[in-house]
Amino acid sequence: MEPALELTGVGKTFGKVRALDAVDLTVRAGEVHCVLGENGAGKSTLCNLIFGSAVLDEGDMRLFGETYRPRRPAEALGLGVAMVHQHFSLVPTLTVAENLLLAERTRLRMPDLTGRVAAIEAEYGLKVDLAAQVADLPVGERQSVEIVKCLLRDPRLVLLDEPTAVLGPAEVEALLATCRRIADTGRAVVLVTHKLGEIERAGDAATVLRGGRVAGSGPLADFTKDELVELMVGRHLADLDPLLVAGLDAEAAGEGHEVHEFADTAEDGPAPVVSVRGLRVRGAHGADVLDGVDLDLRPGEIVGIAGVEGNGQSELVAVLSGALAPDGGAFSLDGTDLTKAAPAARTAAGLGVIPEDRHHEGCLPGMTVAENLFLGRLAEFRRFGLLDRKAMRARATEVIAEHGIRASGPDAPMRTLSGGNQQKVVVARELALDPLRCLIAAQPTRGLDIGAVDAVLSRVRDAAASGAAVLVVSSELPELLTLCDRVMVAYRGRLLGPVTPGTPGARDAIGRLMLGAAA
Ligand SMILES: Nc1ncnc2c1ncn2[C@@H]1O[C@H](COP(=O)(O)OP(=O)(O)OP(=O)(O)O)[C@@H](O)[C@H]1O
Repeated sequence: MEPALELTGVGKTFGKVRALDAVDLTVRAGEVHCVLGENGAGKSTLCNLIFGSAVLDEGDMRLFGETYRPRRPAEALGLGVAMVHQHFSLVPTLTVAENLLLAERTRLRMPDLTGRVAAIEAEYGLKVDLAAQVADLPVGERQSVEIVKCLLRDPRLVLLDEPTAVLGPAEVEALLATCRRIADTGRAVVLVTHKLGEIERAGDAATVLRGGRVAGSGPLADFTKDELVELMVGRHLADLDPLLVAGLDAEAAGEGHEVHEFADTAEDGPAPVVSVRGLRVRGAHGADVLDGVDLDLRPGEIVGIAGVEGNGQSELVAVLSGALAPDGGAFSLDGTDLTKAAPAARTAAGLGVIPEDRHHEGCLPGMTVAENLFLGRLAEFRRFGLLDRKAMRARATEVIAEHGIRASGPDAPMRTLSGGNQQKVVVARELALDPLRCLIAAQPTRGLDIGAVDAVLSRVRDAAASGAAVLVVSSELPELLTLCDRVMVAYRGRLLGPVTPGTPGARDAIGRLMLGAAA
């Protein structure tokens, strides 16, 4: 197939950061070309240059043989390049139809829209409800709307920047199948992902970036999984958590996993650190999104919550972190009722929270990395009433190195960090809480490269080993099976289970509970 996109010697610098350096890339029509690389490797920057959201400093791009140098997305769209971003760009208060009609360069009217969307649904197996309000849609359906929006522009090249990060397993499968179908129509697809399993299932070719340079590129058949991991993060599969690696391609994750015994009843085991009783949250349409949740977390215990998105798990984290007031029930930590406590009081009580939405809740993008690392704990650096910025910077520099955070330094504004590196800052901050009595981690490894996932899993284990109670909410089943002592399943606002990882059929049992069946 002819080259759809050719990049030669492309470079991009932001201040002191060389984000891309001498990048050559060829993407052919009809192929799904995966772009891989560790956090901060330059993947999003590459997509942004191709989509015209950023302009390259040097090098050349050609699109279907023609010189290509978009200065803004509208130009890229006009030339047949469309992008599905890491974060949704839909207006939640509008309907799906309104969002699609608003989309730039589709120039559609309602009667035409219905026909075009029906044709796209038939061709790609995507389903969207034009009358639904976007705010009411689960993430998987929002993603479908984003892709329909992209296809309505009839693109020749489709860029997808980590589109699967927020999706559950079934939705990921559907998205990968859609990518395949798009490529099969002769279009070119660039897919950014961290997940090796996805690459194998959907990709034809891969380019690995490392520190802004191409570390390897070619047909996927030319690489083993181990070679890809080495090119991406400079480590071998054998050096990573074996259960995590098993979860990459086998159903075996969790088998052979050493589970700590925690007695089911409070009388037999250590007293719970966290006690949740009858938590209730009423949803917008009157139904309970949390329907009387009870949960105990004991010191040193790691409890997982699995479930299809939208079954109350996000609300549970929001209530425990103080972002949402419950309509009933109570939550206590070390015997202190925190149900109505402000977030600062929860932090002071030893509650660490890694929120699901790091952009809105986890960090302050306008502040520096150092300030974000010590958010809520700046008092530790006060000397005679003044903030000792030198001491704060020095400590931040140590944390940046310990956690492998890729930033130009402690004074770098948070918004200039890559998505995965912002997540590392949030994780580092919450794990450093002293005392850390309970850690609530929602999707803690979302957007992280495989090396960073491995590091976070071992840090969470260390926190539990030091006596913290840990609650992990994750859509990554292998991660839960690897990490947890027991896994509960959120279903229609209740917690079902528990399932003990390591026992035969644990994965199937969780799957059944996710559909609401009895364990
Ligand atoms: N606007 C900006 N200002 C300063 N530095 C930036 C800016 N945008 C990106 N960078 C830097 O460029 C480098 C590449 O970032 P990029 O977002 O492309 O990485 P990535 O491979 O997409 O990472 P991730 O997997 O974490 O999403 C990073 O070091 C990042 O901090």
